[in-house]
Amino acid sequence: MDKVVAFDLDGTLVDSAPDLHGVANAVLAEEGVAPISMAEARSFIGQGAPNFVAKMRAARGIPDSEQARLLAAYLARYDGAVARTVVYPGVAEALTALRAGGARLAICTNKPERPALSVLRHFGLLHFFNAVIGGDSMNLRKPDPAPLLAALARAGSGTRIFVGDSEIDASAARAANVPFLLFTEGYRKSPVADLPHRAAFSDFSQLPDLVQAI
Ligand SMILES: O=C(O)COP(=O)(O)O
Ligand SMILES: [Mg+2]
Repeated sequence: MDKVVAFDLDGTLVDSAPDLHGVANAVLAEEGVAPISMAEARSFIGQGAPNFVAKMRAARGIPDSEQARLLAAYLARYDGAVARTVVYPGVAEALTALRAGGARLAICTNKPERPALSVLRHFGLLHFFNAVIGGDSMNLRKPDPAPLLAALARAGSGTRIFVGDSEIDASAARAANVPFLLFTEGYRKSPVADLPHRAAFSDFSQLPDLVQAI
């Protein structure tokens, strides 16, 4: 098939918002601050852990001076927080079909690398991927195109594709000049039509044919 396909992680392969919500609220409880809602947690995901913590603080009026301390507390609880995360239906089957067709696969997530590897290992998905780039693997993260280009280059050579769920992913793909396949069931904030994309899909059974068509 000669394809190299990079995937976003949170909101694309896994629905991790319930665990990130839990981690955030454990940190806030330690501060004696009211919890955030699940909708808030979902809306804070996608630009990496430091941005999540900054938005969480802003939502509860915690000053910037507390950022480093709360980020450390958040990261300490993050790795291994997988109990409430679920893999979206059909993901393993789609990855199996893509690999069977000769595609090489990569992860390009803004999630820190350690918890990204942990969650992939926990769900038995890590073996599908030839490269994993996390939000702290380089000194740049999406929407900068550099991590996406690095993930694709590390995975191999061939026709490049990026699969993701968010505005950030669409921007990174556009900046990298890589066709973008939009999974519509993740943490996107804008209508599908507002995100530049080659094709959109709501069910992973659709993905192998969409990749084939590029
Ligand atoms: O913001 C994060 O931590 C992760 O987000 P991503 O996997 O959707 O890039
Ligand atoms: Mg995402």
